[in-house]
Amino acid sequence: MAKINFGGVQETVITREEFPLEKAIDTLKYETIAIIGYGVQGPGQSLNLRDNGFNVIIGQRKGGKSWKKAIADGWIEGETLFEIEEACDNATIIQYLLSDAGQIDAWQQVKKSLTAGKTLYFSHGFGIIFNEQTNIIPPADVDVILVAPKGSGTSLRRLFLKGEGVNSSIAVYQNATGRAYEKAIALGIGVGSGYLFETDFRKEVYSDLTGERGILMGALAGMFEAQYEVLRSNGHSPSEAFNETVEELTQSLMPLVAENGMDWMFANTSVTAQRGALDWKGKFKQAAKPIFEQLYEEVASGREATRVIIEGSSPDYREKLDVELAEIRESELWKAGAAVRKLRPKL
Ligand SMILES: NC(=O)c1ccc[n+]([C@@H]2O[C@H](COP(=O)([O-])OP(=O)(O)OC[C@H]3O[C@@H](n4cnc5c(N)ncnc54)[C@H](O)[C@@H]3O)[C@@H](O)[C@H]2O)c1
Ligand SMILES: CC(C)(O)[C@@H](O)C(=O)O
Ligand SMILES: [Mg+2]
Ligand SMILES: [Mg+2]
Repeated sequence: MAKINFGGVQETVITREEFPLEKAIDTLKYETIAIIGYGVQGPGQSLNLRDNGFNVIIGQRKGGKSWKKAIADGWIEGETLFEIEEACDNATIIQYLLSDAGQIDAWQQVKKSLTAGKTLYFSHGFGIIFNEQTNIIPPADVDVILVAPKGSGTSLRRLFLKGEGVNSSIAVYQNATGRAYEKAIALGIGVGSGYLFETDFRKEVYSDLTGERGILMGALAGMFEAQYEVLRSNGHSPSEAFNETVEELTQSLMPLVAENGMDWMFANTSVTAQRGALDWKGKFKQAAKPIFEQLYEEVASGREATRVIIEGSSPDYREKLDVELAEIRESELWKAGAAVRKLRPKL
């Protein structure tokens, strides 16, 4: 496996050159893979696996939106689409892709079919690491592995269709057969990952929960609102406030960061912008770091997991979520965003 130097620290990365798709298919040629849950990761991972030539079936609660989506995506009831229990019985590898709270509810159904030598696969360390709260304790004679794409299931599918990929973290929690590691790599390649980064279940879940609550989603959304509101309260128009807060970030500056790093983006802005940004960066870091420390502590203590489980298992969770998302969508900031998005020049 490749040893790559990340800013002075050597880490192991598995590349598609070392473990090509043909080797992944050969590794899993006797396996039936059941994707349990057809929400966001389920479609991305299962469709990529199917297109890559693996033997895949779906297990999903019958009748709802996800079931209908599976049928629309070409899965056939009774052949490749089953209720959760039947799919688990038919499979040798169970990819447990229900929502993290849903995994608690369905665990007894899944556990029943985990006979010796089967593989239980997660895309997040949540159920296992917080097992004092989830009660997800797999039998000792099954392999327990993780492939966690570091991106949305939607991006996993979109990039796969473009011939690109998302990078994934991989880990082994239990190696009952002696083949858990190679199965994790083969599935990582099979679901359409680019490079595979080694981690363990605990590190994956702590970093993932911190990242999505922090800079990837929570902090970002909060910072957008804070700056937008200050600009608006000082008399700037919605379009000006939105352009200066979101549009320029996503369309112009972040692509430069993605391409060649922060200093490259700075190097492509004015001296005025550079000077001001470098001076203000320290103040923002000072203000934000204690919040990130508090966030990490909430994650590591398990309290964040408790909140997710309680909220996520409430019967009206989806309705309440829809209300919260509608509030964001209907806010002036994001209505301005919808109008600005229509004005992206395509020359
Ligand atoms: N969403 C992502 O892009 C993403 C990215 C990386 C990792 N993950 C991880 O992948 C896993 C799946 O996440 P997701 O976002 O795709 O899930 P999701 O929230 O979209 O839910 C998936 C499915 O779970 C089913 N479900 C929910 N509660 C259930 C219950 N009580 N009984 C039976 N079925 C139930 C729903 O029908 C839905 O189709 C999680 O562990 C998550 O942390 C997700
Ligand atoms: C896509 C994310 C945010 O990276 C994932 O962690 C999730 O939970 O959906
Ligand atoms: Mg996550
Ligand atoms: Mg994530």
